[in-house]
Amino acid sequence: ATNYYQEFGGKAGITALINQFVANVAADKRINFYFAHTNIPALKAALVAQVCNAEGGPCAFDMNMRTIHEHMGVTQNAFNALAEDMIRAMDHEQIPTAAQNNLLAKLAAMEPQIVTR
Ligand code: HEM
Repeated sequence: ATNYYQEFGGKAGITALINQFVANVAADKRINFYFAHTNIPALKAALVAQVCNAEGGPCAFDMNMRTIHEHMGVTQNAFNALAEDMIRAMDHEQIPTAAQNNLLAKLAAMEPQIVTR
């Protein structure tokens, strides 16, 4: 199977991607209010582990997306905005298209656990 973990640049590449992604979200007035009280270093560490795990890297990840997000009132529009911010981050980091599509499909599959209204 294609090793998308390597196409993301391994742990260092995923860390750079998540830094760019969180910067995009922080600058995105459509959704940044959701993160006003969030511990950003903890969020980044969790997202690096999640993407590393999802793309076949040597990282443990077992957080429950429904439990984490169920009280946030995340809308479909907010979910779509966040996905756009990830696409922009992947373009910025020049992640190959097939690898981008693989991660986007995995994020899209989580939508029913995250969008609650
Ligand atoms: C597939 C898409 C998403 C994934 C993979 C994801 C992943 C995560 C993860 C792993 C955490 C835990 C971070 C931690 O424990 O520190 C988290 C927390 C959080 N997520 Fe998401 N998330 C997604 C979509 C969204 C959306 C669309 C929003 C709102 C626009 C959102 C808002 C938040 C907030 C505010 C927190 C922080 C909770 C806190 O401060 O305790 N997430 N997310």
